[in-house]
This record gives sequence, structure tokens and C-alpha cells, in this order.
Amino acid sequence: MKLVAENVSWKVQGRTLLENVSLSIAAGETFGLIGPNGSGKTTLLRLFAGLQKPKAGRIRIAGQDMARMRQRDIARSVALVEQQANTAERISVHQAVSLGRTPFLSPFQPWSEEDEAIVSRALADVGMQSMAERLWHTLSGGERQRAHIARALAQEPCVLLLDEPTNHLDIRHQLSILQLVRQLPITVVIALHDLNQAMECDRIGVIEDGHLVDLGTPRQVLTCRRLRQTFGVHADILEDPAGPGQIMRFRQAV
Ligand SMILES: Nc1ncnc2c1ncn2[C@@H]1O[C@H](COP(=O)(O)OP(=O)(O)OP(=O)(O)O)[C@@H](O)[C@H]1O
Repeated sequence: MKLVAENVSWKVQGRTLLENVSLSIAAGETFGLIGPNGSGKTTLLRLFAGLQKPKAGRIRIAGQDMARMRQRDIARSVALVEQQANTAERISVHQAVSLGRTPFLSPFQPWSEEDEAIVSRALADVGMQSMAERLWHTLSGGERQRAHIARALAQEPCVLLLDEPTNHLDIRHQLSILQLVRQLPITVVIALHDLNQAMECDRIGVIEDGHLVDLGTPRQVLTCRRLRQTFGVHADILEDPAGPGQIMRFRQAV
């Protein structure tokens, strides 16, 4: 599903956190959002998830104005994995992931074998089948993060929004989650701090102080000039000897 922000602004307590952001993300695209701490990435993801309504402008999903959609219909299309999501402590991993099916259940459509199969597949996708019966409070930070991603996958969304999904993960799970996400035939928007990981996205948007200041392919956007301007670092950009990509190494700008 195509996801569009049209001149979107968001303010809180008189402070503008996003201003006039316009962005069109194609169906099936993996789109990276990068920017310094506090620049507005999470705020934009929450607007895309319909958790907050823009103070000005519009978010459209598959052409529909999100402000006019019912919350349940949004939840059937869009899944968000937040940075610090809370989950009731006393539930099992399986129960937590099953919550992803909630938007599809009703008295006329109770829990079915198909729901069970979707939950099992989501657990398998993040390598957590063997932990399905573990209680939430016994999980490590990275295991919780993988379970949150499984809950989002169980929603079978058309748009998946991920806020720094790899920040608690060991390197093997970072790579497997990113590979999984890239292979999904859905629209993915992913806020990332690791710029080498951002290189793997189809396109990248740079948010700086609530403004979208750059947009393009990783090669177009991740230039020495941009990295100095936005992050205040010096970057060495090297051709990857193992493939067609590039590798970045950073130093403090003097
Ligand atoms: N409810 C709120 N009230 C006041 N300020 C807020 C609120 N929510 C966010 N902010 C502020 O808005 C700015 C943008 O926050 P946001 O979480 O979108 O940044 P971010 O780019 O995701 O940052 P990070 O990389 O640190 O996760 C920050 O300065 C933050 O402190």
C-alpha cells in the first residue's frame, strides 16, 4: 500500500516537532528514516500509524485520508513496532504475539486455526518458536524486541513501521530481522541509527529538526557532505569489497 504524507505538521505544547513534511512511499518499498536524536522520526512514525493526527496536512494510505478511517481499519493495515513498547508482564510470548490478530477477531470471527498458523509463522520468522510459552517478564531486551516484531508480523500488515527495531539485537539477529523485513512484499518504514544498515533500504529520508531535508537512494543521500551537515561527523565512504554496496566509517569532525 502506498503511504503518503502531505504537508504534515505536528506540534505539542507550542513546540513544532514536524513541519510541512511531504513524502510518498511506494507500495512494497523499504524506506529508511534517519536523523539525529530528537529530530522527529518517532513522531512521524506515530502519525503514519494513526496514533496521532497531524495538526496540519494529511496522511494517506492507499489514497485514503487516515483521519477519516476507523482505528480498527487502520490496525488491519498498519503495524507499528515502537522503541519502548510496554506489554503486560504476566502473559506468555505466544499470548503477546496473538494480540496481533485482535483487529481481525469478532464474535462472528473467533480465533481460528488460521490465526494460530499465522502466529506460529510470525514466531518462526523471528526465531522464537521455542520461547512461545515463556512469560514476558523472563525475556531479555532483545528477545522482547523480537517478540514485538512477531506481534507486528502476526497482524499481517500492508504497512510495517519499525522504530529502531535492531537496537537491542545481537549482530546475527540484526541481520536476520533486516533481511526478513526487506523480503516482505509490503511497505516498510524503518527508523534507523545504523547508517550502514540504512544503506540496505530502497530509499532514505533525512529528518533534521522536524524537517525532511533530504530524500533519495542511499547513494544519493549518504554523502560525506550530508553526514557532516546532519550528524556533524566525518565519513569515509568505501566500496564494499564483498559486493556492490558501500561501507561507511565515521570519525569526529574537527
Ligand atoms: N509528547 C511530547 N511532548 C513534548 N515533547 C515531545 C513529545 N514527544 C516528543 N517530543 C520531543 O520531540 C522531539 C522529537 O522526538 P522524536 O521521538 O520524534 O525524535 P526521534 O528522531 O525519534 O529521536 P531518537 O532518535 O532519539 O529516537 C524530541 O525533542 C522530543 O523530546
